[in-house]
Amino acid sequence: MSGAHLDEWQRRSFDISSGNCTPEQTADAYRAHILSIQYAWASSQLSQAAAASLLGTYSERYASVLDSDDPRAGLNNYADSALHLARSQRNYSDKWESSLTVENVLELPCVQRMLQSGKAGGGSLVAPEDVDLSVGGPGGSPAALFKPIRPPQPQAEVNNCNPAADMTVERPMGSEGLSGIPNSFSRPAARPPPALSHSSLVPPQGNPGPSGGGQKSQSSFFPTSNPSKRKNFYNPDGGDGGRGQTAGQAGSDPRAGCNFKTARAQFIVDQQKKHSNQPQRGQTAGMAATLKKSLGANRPRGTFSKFVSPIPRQEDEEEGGRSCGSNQEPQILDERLKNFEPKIIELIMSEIMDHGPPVTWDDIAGLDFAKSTIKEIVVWPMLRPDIFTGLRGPPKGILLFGPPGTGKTLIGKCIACQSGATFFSISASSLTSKWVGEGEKMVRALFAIARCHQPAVIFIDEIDSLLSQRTDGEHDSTRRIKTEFLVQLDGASTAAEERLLVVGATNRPQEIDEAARRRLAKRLYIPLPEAAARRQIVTNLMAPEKKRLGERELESVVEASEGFSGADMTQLCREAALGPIRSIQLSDIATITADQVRPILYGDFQEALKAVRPSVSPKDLELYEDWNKTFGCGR
Ligand SMILES: Nc1ncnc2c1ncn2[C@@H]1O[C@H](COP(=O)(O)OP(=O)(O)OP(=O)(O)O)[C@@H](O)[C@H]1O
Ligand SMILES: [Mg+2]
Repeated sequence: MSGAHLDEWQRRSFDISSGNCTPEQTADAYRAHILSIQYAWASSQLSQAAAASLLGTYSERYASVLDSDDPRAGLNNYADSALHLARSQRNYSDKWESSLTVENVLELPCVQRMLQSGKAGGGSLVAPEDVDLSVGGPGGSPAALFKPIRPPQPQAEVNNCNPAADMTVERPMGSEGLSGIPNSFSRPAARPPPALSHSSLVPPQGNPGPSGGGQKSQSSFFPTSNPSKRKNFYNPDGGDGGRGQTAGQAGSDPRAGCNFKTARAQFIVDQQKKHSNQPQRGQTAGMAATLKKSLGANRPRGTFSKFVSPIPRQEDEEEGGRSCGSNQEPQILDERLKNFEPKIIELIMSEIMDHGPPVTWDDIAGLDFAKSTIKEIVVWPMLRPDIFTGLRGPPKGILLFGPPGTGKTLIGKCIACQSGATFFSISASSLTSKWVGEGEKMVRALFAIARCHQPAVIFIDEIDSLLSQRTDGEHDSTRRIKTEFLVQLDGASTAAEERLLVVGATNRPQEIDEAARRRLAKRLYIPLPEAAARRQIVTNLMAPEKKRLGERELESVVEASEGFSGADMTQLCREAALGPIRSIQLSDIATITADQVRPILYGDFQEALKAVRPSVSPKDLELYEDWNKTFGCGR
């Protein structure tokens, strides 16, 4: 062979012997070997004897790869489906158990005769069509060889059978053959013989049947020795002898010759005894109603009775039946609410009553004047309404105004938690957009419900969008909502004994309608936090974090954040807290543990101060201060 061919040959041989080749690659390599040999012989590089010997060796190896059905070493996949079928545990003949086995079929007289005639005639072993397949004697029937696992007779037919006859015990057809077996195959008289086919003659693989191992010694009619299953066969109701029967019938069931009663029959008898003193419309119907676990069937129903929902409603469960059907519709407890649609009342109760996380006065940094005023107006009068009467009576409306992010909404949340009053939190958008056309109804209902739940606080965030100055061009519905609000606010302030407070918050106080401004009598300026408040915000926010920040450094941060709002301070701290994370190498971020993250340092604040700027400009601040001087109630 030429050098190139030899190199190629060596490479393929190495591949084959390396063990890393797939069967396909191995087969390819052998095929290439064979071609090389043929080529070498054809080009007279190999003698015929050497070529023949080599071809023999490699053809054999190639064939072994092709023929092997071992998936790791062979390619014999074309036989997969056939092999699968052959090994398959399930096929149609599974439904029938054959008494024939490879051993005993040869001993069948008919087969013997066939064999005899075949030998004598020297012909084929194929049975003639009229061959007698009788088993064990002349009275046998081919059908007797096949036993249904679940005979499909109707119950009545089976009940007519003589149980004694059906229970004929069949001797197993074991290895001892048929010689000692009498006519023991039995089948129900009324059952037609199943069709005999060649395929059904083949014993199913993996399912040797009772005769396969000679292990079963019971009636071939029953596939199981379990008596309860036998009973089920006779009684497909699953032991339910009482279906459609009265207890009396169940009791007099002739099949129940013994004292045995099903649990159901016993239950019916018990129920009958229990209700024997009560008048019954009809025993059968009465019992059915008692037993039926159907949707609300156990409740009395008349032609005009209300439909009872089968699914228990949440309120039903909570009330535990206490209400006895009184909660078919949302209950309106107060006469004053009877004119409002239940839907609106439900909406207000579920959406506007506030259930936020708790906020305490200490969570609000600074703003001492605003806090003490609110305590004076809201908290104490709620606690001691007897003292805060007459001229000391609290105002009915408060307006919190100031630059954005200074804690107005936070104060609203704090009032909700600390005042002990029923708190309704409403934003203007929920009135104007969500319930278009129903806005004024909502406003009326809101105040009516609040009056029913006194003491109550109605907090209106961003009140400027609801009570902005009325203009000619605005939409009619918006105008009607505003008017309704003003009317209600007036109503709230006239009835002296009512403990109802409206708290509005805005960062655009100059846009509020003058009529609304008058009604929100106490107007409190919520300014930017002073140095002490800023320090408190940083201290509070940093408390749970890992940090290294000295007093002097903290002081520097506070000084540098002059003009920041509370929200800006929060943003500054968040930015600084990200500093240690940013100092981690990108490659370490996935593996570093929380303990290994370095503490927050002053340097992080310095960096953060470059990124976070105050959100309120000095010009804006002037506007607020001017408005405060003009309309504010602060000192
Ligand atoms: N005085 C404060 N004390 C502590 N945190 C504050 C304070 N003021 C603002 N904050 C922080 O700023 C966030 C925003 O505050 P809030 O929503 O109350 O501002 P706002 O005055 O309602 O602003 P806007 O006018 O834009 O609605 C708060 O959640 C809180 O984290
Ligand atoms: Mg707010």
